[in-house]
Order: sequence, then C-alpha cells, then structure tokens
Amino acid sequence: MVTGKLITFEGPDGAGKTSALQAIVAEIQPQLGDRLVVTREPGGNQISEAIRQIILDRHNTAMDDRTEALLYAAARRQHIVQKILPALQADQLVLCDRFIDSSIAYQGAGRGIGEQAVYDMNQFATEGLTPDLTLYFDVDAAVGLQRIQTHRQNEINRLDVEALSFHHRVQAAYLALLKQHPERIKRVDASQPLAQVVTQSLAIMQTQLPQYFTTEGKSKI
Ligand SMILES: Nc1ncnc2c1ncn2[C@@H]1O[C@H](COP(=O)(O)OP(=O)(O)OP(=O)(O)O)[C@@H](O)[C@H]1O
Ligand SMILES: Cc1cn([C@H]2C[C@H](O)[C@@H](COP(=O)(O)O)O2)c(=O)[nH]c1=O
Repeated sequence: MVTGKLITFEGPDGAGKTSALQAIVAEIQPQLGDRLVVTREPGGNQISEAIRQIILDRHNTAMDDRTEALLYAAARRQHIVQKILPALQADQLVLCDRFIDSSIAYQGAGRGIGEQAVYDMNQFATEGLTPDLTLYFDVDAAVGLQRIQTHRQNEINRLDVEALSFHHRVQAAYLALLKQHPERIKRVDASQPLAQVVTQSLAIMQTQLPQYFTTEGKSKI
C-alpha cells in the first residue's frame, strides 16, 4: 500500500529548484528524520545516474530526440522501482528534483515530440504514478539561463546549451501544465530572492500536506 507522499520540484533551467530544495531539507530534516527522502531525476540510483551521464554529456550531439525521451523514461522507471515506490510504501515523504512534467515540457514541447505523446510514453514507465504536489518554480527562461551562465559555468549540460527558443517552448509548456492541473501544481515566484522562494515553498507544502507540518511550518513527525 502506498501511504507516503511525493512532492516534485519543476521549472526551467536555473529557476533555483535545487537551491530551494536544499534549504527546505535543512528546515524540515530535523523533524522528519528517516521519513524524508530527497532525490532527483534523471538519477537517484546507480543505473539512473549512469543514464543521466549519457543524456547530459555535451559530447553526445548525435542523440536523437526520441532516444533522449526514452532514456529519461528509462531512468525514471528504474528510479521509481528502486527508490520512489519503496519509499512511498514505507510511508516516507519523497522530495524529487524534477519528474514527468520535465519530460512533457522538455521533450514534448522543447524537442517538439508532442506533449501527449511524451505523456503516453511515460505511462509505461510510471504505471500512472503521479506526484501528490508539484512546486513550479516560475522564472523567465532567460533569467534562469543567465543565473547558470553567471554562477554555474562548470556544470552546463547538453540541455542548458540549447537555443533560447527551446527554453521558451519549455517554459510555455510548463505554464500550460500549471493551468491544466491547478489542484496538483502550485506556482512559486522564483524571481524572488532565494530566502523568499524557500518561505513560499514551505508555506505551500504546509497548506497542501498539513499532516507533515505544525502551524509554524515545522514538521510534526
Ligand atoms: N532566487 C534566486 N535568485 C538568484 N539566484 C538564484 C536563486 N536561486 C538560485 N540561484 C542561483 O542560480 C543558479 C541556479 O540555481 P539552481 O542550480 O538551484 O537552479 P535549478 O533550478 O536547480 O537549475 P537546473 O534545473 O538547471 O539544475 C545557482 O547558481 C544559484 O545560486
Ligand atoms: C527529468 C528530466 C530532465 N530534463 C532536463 C532538464 C535539465 O536541463 C536536465 C537535468 O539537469 P538538472 O541540473 O538536474 O536540472 O535534464 C529533461 O529534459 N527531461 C526530463 O524528463
């Protein structure tokens, strides 16, 4: 039986998801302890991290768009089976940096494969597993890329170097998902300073999953 909850962090490159996630974990880890699982996509286990290396390697310029979509889905499948599902079955709270919405936005819209086609293909990988809550870190694609250029030059990957038009298609697809799934996907204003982004994210988590938090935003467990 699945009793745990899955929260995913989504947004354009450089939106600040990883920075916010780290700060959120520092805030809630003391109370949640072993009940908190923090992970990322593509990755989260040895096989999926190996697939990540292949996908993000800037030398792999010959990679076909559908091959890329399939590799993300394969990494996701292994991640779900090996890490996410066992954690949810053990009643843990899973925080995941990116999930299926990234595939819909990047491969579906960015690459132009089609959002529905990528969603359908991912159903084979996820068997319908859907996040309980998704935080969408909303920042203009150009601002996100500028942050990466300025602060993270050594970690620029094969997707980061795509044209701005690619990243604008990704952003537009995310905004469409936000409209389509208002009950699941909640907007965080990621143009704010990081401390405010973290405060807003914690407030949303507290409202949407109150069972994990006291009224002060601290975890109950
Ligand atoms: N709110 C913010 N304001 C300004 N800069 C920020 C903010 N949040 C993060 N940054 C900086 O922007 C850069 C990208 O942040 P981060 O790696 O957290 O983004 P990300 O959304 O995880 O990106 P990616 O998806 O590409 O990995 C980092 O150098 C980080 O220090
Ligand atoms: C899960 C997933 C990710 N991507 C892209 C988004 C990013 O550009 C990279 C991952 O790098 P990060 O620094 O860990 O954010 O991969 C994608 O295109 N499709 C996906 O399903």
